[in-house]
Amino acid sequence: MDTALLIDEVRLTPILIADPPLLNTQGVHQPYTPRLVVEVVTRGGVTGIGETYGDGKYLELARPLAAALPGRPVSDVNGLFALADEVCGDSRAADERVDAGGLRGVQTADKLRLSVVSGFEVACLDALGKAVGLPVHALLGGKVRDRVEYSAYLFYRWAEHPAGGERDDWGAALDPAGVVAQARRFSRDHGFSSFKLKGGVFPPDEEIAAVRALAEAFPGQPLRLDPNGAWSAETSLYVAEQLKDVLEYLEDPASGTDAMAAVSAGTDVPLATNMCVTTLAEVPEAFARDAVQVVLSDHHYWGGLHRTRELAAICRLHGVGLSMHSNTHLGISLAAMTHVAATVPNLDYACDSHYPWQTEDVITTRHVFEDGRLTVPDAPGLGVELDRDRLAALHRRWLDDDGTMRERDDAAAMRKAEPEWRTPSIPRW
Ligand SMILES: O=C([O-])C(=O)C[C@H](O)[C@@H](O)C(=O)[O-]
Ligand SMILES: [Mg+2]
Repeated sequence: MDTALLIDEVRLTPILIADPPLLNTQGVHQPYTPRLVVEVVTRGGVTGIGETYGDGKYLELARPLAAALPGRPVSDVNGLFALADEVCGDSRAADERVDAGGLRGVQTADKLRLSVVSGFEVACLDALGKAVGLPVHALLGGKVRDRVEYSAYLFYRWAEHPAGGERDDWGAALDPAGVVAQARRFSRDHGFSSFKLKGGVFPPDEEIAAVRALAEAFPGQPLRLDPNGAWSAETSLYVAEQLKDVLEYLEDPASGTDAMAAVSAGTDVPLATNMCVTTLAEVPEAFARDAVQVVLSDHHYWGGLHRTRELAAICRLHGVGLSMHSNTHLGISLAAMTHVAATVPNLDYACDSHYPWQTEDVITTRHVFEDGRLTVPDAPGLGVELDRDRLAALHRRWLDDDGTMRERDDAAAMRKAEPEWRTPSIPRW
């Protein structure tokens, strides 16, 4: 073993990044949201970077893993899982419920640990790639496409946060005209040609009207609607019937395998998910019952880039489509998504990305979408560089926070505008 490839040091930097007032069925995004930047430094002096969720329960698991890594080869990414099992222990915060954000499916101790491991896996792959002079996609077996397509991620939103936060010039989008105006700007600025609307915010007929308005504005272009499981099976079937001629897929209309299977049995509109199938344990039943036709992988909670490729193989075997889910994320995670997406032959749909909503980043050069696509980097590692000044500034914001922003809580953010707001029970409609 080349000792230059041994890990010398691991740095964890929690940060808070600005997030606009985007609405979902749970509430609204906070003005700032936590992320964690992982740096892995080798004895040879190469630094690799990764990114994952930054709430306290993730940090709690990341710290012992970071402490256990020095002395291990940066190339041993498969060993990260056993190491995490050994040193992280069970997270007290994890249980089998839908998570606090309520948007990402079950929250098991395993899934939490995998989300942490993913940040380290990406950092190790970045360091390894830089050390041997290969892009991450080459370490994953090589790219099968030069560009990766993303879709516009449309949100109902307010013009500004009710209390504090950064301002932007998007204005409010609370009706079909507002949604179409947002889509036009996404299309003009980034060239996106497929559109996903985050639903579950307004009564279904209003959201049906918004999707209809999109279909009129962008005839024939792929459209998706995602209420994060907020509807009953009956409501889901009603929406599917109303929009069957324009939807590419309906994403998590209802919550849980039973309800999704019932919806799937009653419509030809494909159902996609980043809530019903988010762990390997959920795959057999959901696939056997044909509850979902498209899985939105997320390399964070599936445990990194190699595990994403394993999920892709499982989907390929079962004839289930594959796309990618996104949460509020920065350029490191977008680079990681792009590398793994480039290597997956059966990536059947444009991937989600929140990136255009994120005005702050920790990389020196922002990613630029052209025709809704990112060119797959061929530079060593991820092909992005850390901007240490920005990282320090965003970490300073995290340090200065009194604790309210360090845990993402969309319902708490909503209470700033509606003090009586409680996380709606599901099904909401
Ligand atoms: O279902 C999804 O696509 C997501 O979970 C993405 C995000 O969490 C989105 O819902 C949000 O940030 O409000
Ligand atoms: Mg979703």
